[in-house]
Amino acid sequence: MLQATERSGETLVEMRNAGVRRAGRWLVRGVDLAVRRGEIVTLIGPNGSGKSTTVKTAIGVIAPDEGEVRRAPGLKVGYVPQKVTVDWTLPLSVERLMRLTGPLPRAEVAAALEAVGIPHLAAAEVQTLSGGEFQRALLARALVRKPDLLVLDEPVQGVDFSGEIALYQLIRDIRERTGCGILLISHDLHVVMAETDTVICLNGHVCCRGTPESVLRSPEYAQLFGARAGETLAIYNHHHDHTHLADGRVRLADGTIAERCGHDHDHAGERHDAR
Ligand SMILES: Nc1ncnc2c1ncn2[C@@H]1O[C@H](COP(=O)(O)OP(=O)(O)OP(=O)(O)O)[C@@H](O)[C@H]1O
Repeated sequence: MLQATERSGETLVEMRNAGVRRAGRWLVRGVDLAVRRGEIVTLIGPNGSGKSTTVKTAIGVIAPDEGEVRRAPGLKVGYVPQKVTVDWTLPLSVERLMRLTGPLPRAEVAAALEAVGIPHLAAAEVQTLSGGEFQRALLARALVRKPDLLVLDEPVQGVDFSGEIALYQLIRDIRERTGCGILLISHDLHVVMAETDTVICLNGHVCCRGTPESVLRSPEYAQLFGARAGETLAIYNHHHDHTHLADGRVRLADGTIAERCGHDHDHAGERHDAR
């Protein structure tokens, strides 16, 4: 991988006004997003709000139907998708899982497993892993090819609360050790908050964005989370006050129709709610 020190701050991927349209409807529209080397960007939003669509567009799995996506030349991406198809009837060791997409020296496999804290599980059958161990194995698999950009679609599935914290700390350690950029999807802002640089809230479009600190400092956050605010226990659930129509326009709270919602602003102080 390129030296983090030399290329620190380099923009790895940038989306400008990107939109994806399928079956006559915009899945996401007007998305502006950038991930720089050494930065952790977290996408949050309700189910079906376009988070996976956005990351797939960012890394080139999906082409945008409008707008632009630019990736740094020669960008290496490590992608852990939301769903992994494993044929559980076939024996598959962690080591083989790591090599499914191509040969790798044993030492590199071992180093990646060490980096995610499961060096002892190289020979273990994937079927026997716990939820947290499986997520770590997937992370090792993405890391082993030394990506510039690590993309993780809900990395804590099947992981309990303390395991979630450990995994997010691991993700931050990886960023610190390798200097890669990280684009993360999470439902768990309460846990990810301390580990992320920028939070982008999606609901078919970018509703708001900001540093986790700006969320913490916002009066709405204090009002809503009170005593829990100190524990950084918060869920970032918007009261979305407008509806996206199939043609890409929006119906505002007062019933009027607008071309865009105009909600993409740089403060995370919209109304948030506890789960
Ligand atoms: N190829 C497709 N054709 C039509 N609709 C699609 C297609 N892919 C995704 N969708 C729809 O687009 C919307 C956004 O999906 P996406 O998977 O990006 O959401 P998400 O925010 O990642 O959701 P979740 O939190 O549930 O994982 C959903 O309503 C989904 O059903």
